[in-house]
Amino acid sequence: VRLAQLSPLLLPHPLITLWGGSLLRAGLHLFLTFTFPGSPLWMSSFEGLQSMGVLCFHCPIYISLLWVCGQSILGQLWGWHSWQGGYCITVVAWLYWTRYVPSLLTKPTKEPQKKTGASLEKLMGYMKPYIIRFGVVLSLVVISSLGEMPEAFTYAITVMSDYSHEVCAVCDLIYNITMCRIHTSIQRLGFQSVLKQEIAFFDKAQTGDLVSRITTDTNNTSESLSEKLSLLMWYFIRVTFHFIFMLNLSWKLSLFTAMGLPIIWVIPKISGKRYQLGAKVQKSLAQANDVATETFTSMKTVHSFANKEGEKERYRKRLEKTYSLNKEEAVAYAASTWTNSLSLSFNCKRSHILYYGGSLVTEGTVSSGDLVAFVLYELQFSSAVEIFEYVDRQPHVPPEGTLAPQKLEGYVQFKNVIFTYSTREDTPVLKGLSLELRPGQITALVGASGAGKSTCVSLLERFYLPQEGEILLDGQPLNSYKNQYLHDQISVVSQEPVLFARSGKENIKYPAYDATDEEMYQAAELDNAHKFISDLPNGYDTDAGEKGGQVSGGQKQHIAVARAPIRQPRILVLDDVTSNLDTESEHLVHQALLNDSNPCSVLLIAHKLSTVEKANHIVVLEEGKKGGTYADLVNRQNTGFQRKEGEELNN
Ligand SMILES: Nc1ncnc2c1ncn2[C@@H]1O[C@H](COP(=O)(O)OP(=O)(O)OP(=O)(O)O)[C@@H](O)[C@H]1O
Repeated sequence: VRLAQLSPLLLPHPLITLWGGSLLRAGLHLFLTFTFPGSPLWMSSFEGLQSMGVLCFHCPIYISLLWVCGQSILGQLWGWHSWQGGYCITVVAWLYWTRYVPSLLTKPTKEPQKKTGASLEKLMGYMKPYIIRFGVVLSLVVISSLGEMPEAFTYAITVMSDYSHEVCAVCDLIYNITMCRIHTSIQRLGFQSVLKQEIAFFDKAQTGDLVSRITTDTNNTSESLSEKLSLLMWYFIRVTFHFIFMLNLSWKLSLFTAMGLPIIWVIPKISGKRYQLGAKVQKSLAQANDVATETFTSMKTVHSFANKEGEKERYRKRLEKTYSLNKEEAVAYAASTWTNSLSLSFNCKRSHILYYGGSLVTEGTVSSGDLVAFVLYELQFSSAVEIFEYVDRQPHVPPEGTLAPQKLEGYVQFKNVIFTYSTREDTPVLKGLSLELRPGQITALVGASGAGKSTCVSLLERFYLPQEGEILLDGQPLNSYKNQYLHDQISVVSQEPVLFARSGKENIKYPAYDATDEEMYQAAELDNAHKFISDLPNGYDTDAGEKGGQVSGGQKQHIAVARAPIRQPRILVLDDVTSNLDTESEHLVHQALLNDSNPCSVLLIAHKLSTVEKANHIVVLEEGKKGGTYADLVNRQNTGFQRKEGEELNN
């Protein structure tokens, strides 16, 4: 009745009335917002004004669109203002727009977007080798989607739809296995990228962080990639088909659906299928993580033995195991979905077909919502960005040298070396140090704690580069030697020996696994380790525990010492090796390492007089450069000690 009464007035200019009304309403709202003292503060904020805009103009825009398309708009004009329809939809739209639109409009996220795009590009690069598989999957999706179309009433497609579950299962299988493969390669890439960084990088980085980047983050990235990609494929194909079908049915309905996308966006939070990894997969993944953690926490040892390749290989093997378990999981998953869908389909097929026509619109719109959510909102591969930060990072190491002479004397010269750690730029450690290591002779390096003795060893191992001065090996700059060659020639037994969670045998041979057992026994016997290793429960096969935690400090030192001669180095560095050993063991170790049978250059860092007296030369390190004589140092230390004692007595 109301419509009939009012229509003669409004009909001639319905759009003007509509827009006029909306503008009036907006004006009134604005007026009240800014003048009425009781109006809530949020109403005058950006979000408040935006909400008001949506409330006032959503309806006129929709109706104008219909009008542009030459449709009758009278029904909508009035229908919209009824309580049952229009306002409810507008409220949902308002909720949606206030929640999502401000962030879409106002976020100046140029920089991260660029990064995300680049990372996505790289991720896509990893998928390239599998393009044929993806092509097959896509075709299968097309087939199975066709099977679900209403045209399936026609005979040919009904037959196809009968097989659509099998098609789905095959599709799932190929897809999941491919994604597992991609996951494995991303993880491997992450690991290799961290491994290639220079030692100074590890001084700053947190081990836990590194490990979680290459494990959890790669996991999240590939899971997210897998999920989004499957959503994209399924929904893109399905939505296209549904939309074509809907357009056929009614283009008006389609337009309304398209306009409803933002509203529907709020409703479904389709998280995609969550693939539950079985206990086995978890375990094997944890084992792979262990290799990564262990390698990263023992980076100096790995570098020192130039065994990056060995570690890469070990990690690759663990990942292969995870991959094959993942494959089994994928097969099981595909099989279970197939059987589930089969049993379901027996019960539901009839009702499903009948129901389909009725629920088409709803189903279509939900799918469209997912698609939009995918394309516009969910493409946030933030963890991928982090992984690719490592991949892209260029390690700060000079290009590798080329020298690898057949015969090396082992003559080392430090010439006016100045060095500061990059983490403590205001505290120089070496301030113009010069020293020599002569072939066949023992040079002792002594000095107070923190004087920079171990730093000299790190420089000799090329972990860091001096800022000034140079280090020569047989007259050639250290940098001109090949990395592997250099580390084969230098054996370092460090202050804190690091053992791997492997057997005693593997630890002694590390990384020269091709050394014979005979050579290993000889090396162990030389430093008196053979007896205690043989007495262990499984002899040389006994696990040393994480970081050698299952053997004593002294035993650990013995095993580490036995490692040194096995490679027959030209330069042997003993960094306070005997501090953990009793006098007898110390004697044996020195006998083992400092005998004449292997006339290499020896750098001996020690505190005890009994050790230092074996040296041919003694270099005293004081405040980062060569200090006075050893006798002065001993005298000073003794005086200091006596004075302290005296003071205590006086007290
Ligand atoms: N990775 C690092 N980053 C920053 N500073 C370091 C690093 N390693 C050592 N330093 C610092 O450099 C100085 C020299 O350390 P270094 O380990 O060479 O001493 P040292 O003479 O071997 O001592 P000690 O006899 O106790 O082993 C110390 O002040 C130490 O704190």
